[in-house]
Amino acid sequence: MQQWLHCISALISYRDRVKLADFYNHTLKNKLALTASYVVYPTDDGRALHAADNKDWTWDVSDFDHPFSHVLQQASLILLDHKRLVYWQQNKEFKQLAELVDTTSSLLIAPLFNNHKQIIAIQVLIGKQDIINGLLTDDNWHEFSDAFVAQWTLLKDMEMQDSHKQQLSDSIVRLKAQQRAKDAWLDMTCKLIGSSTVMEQLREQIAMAASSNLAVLIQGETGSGKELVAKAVHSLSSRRNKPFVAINCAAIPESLLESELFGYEKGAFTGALISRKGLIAQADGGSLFLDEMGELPLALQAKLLRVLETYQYRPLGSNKEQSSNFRLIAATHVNLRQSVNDGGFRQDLYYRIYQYPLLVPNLNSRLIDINELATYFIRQYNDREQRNILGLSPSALNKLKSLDYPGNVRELRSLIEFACVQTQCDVLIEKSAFTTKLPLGIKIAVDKFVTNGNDFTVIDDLRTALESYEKAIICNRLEQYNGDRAKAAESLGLPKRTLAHKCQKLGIQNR
Ligand SMILES: Nc1ncnc2c1ncn2[C@@H]1O[C@H](COP(=O)(O)OP(=O)(O)OP(=O)(O)O)[C@@H](O)[C@H]1O
Repeated sequence: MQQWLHCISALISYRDRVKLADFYNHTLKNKLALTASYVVYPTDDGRALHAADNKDWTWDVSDFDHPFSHVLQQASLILLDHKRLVYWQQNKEFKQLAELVDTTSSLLIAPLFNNHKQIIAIQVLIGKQDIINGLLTDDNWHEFSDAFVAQWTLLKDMEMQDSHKQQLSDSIVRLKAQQRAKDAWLDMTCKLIGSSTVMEQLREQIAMAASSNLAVLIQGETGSGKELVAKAVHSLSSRRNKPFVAINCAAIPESLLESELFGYEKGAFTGALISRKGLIAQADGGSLFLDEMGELPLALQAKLLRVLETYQYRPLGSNKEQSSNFRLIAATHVNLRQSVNDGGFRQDLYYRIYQYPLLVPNLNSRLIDINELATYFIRQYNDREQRNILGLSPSALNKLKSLDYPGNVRELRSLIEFACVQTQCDVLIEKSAFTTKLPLGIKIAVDKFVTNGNDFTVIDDLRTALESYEKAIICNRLEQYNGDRAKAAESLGLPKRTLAHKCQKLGIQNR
């Protein structure tokens, strides 16, 4: 008895059902000098029975060509000797079991009941006939199998609780992910304004692009909202919690662009006093947004292509390859295919970034969105300037709808902001507030030196005065060419890149 108690206390220390069954079977086999001992238990769906330590043995509970189904149905044990086993030869797996029974042995199949008289498993014992017969009245065996059933049931309950907890936490994770996706979608609809069909379609395309890891190429006219679209792709993607790193390829001199992108080691060039991480490294795990991609110099195009193929790069002055897992989002207002034909853009890079193209519609093709956009910009103006402009009068809205917008949404925005400045609080914006279009927005950017009719006595800072003068000239020229930078640059004898750089430096928004 003492020995059995020892086995029972060992048995209740098991936390894994398969190992528990293994220990139980081994103990019975050794202590009772049996040929074999198995525990057969139902699968989770209750349709089949498994042998705990032989995954190949499976019995369908609805088949009655093996004795287990009968034991389950009758809820009573079956004792089979060698002779009676000849009736159970049809089932392949059971036949393998039966082959262990010789002429002097018996096979006992006994249901194991829990406290609620439910069968939780079936005990299969093979041994010499006298031993098997003696077992039926052996209290030690009964107590040991009761302890096994209690422990088995406990572990099964714990597994079910764990599995319920897991299901619950999985569904919480799923719900949170769904909520985040909904929030990101809502955020996009709040920032990327427009209910026209083309904008609705664009939003759907953005969501699809975001769900993939493909490089995205955003094409559209200047000021049409390409950067907003790029941010939306990032925010809707699984990379949303990682950095969104943006650079305008046209606004940075060619000599600086490479070090900005790739970073550099201390001493890589004169002035590199410390090592600096490039934008490619900063975008690791997130998105790298290359605005005005069409302006990327050819030499850098080749280097970028290599990075996009391997996601490996080497900072300037370093001999070590580094890697960055970023998603490329590129934008351009130029026709890149045409640039490829003209030799200004590498064809291989074009196809590498043209994986998921998104076309942002120009404002002239969706005048229906003007009211919504105007209301949005007025609300932003009111919040920013603590004013209360009530909205647009019907005639003002009609006027806005009749205009042409080469500068797209950016142009509309300047126009609205200009009209807001001209309008009193608590009234609607009238048509007269838009006396002229772009020029007004630009003129207010010119500072006091210019508006004071070149009165040199007002100058108290030469650098600022020169910047103002430069700004006035550029704004004026942009106005003359309806925001077309290429024409403005040509007329001023400047490369387009230099003009872009100056606009960036002087804070000139209109393009
Ligand atoms: N659909 C829109 N809803 C709200 N604001 C918009 C929308 N489209 C553009 N804007 C606003 O217009 C301005 C220009 O947008 P954005 O910078 O995204 O344009 P872009 O196409 O990237 O311009 P560029 O070609 O000059 O780089 C921004 O102030 C932006 O917030």
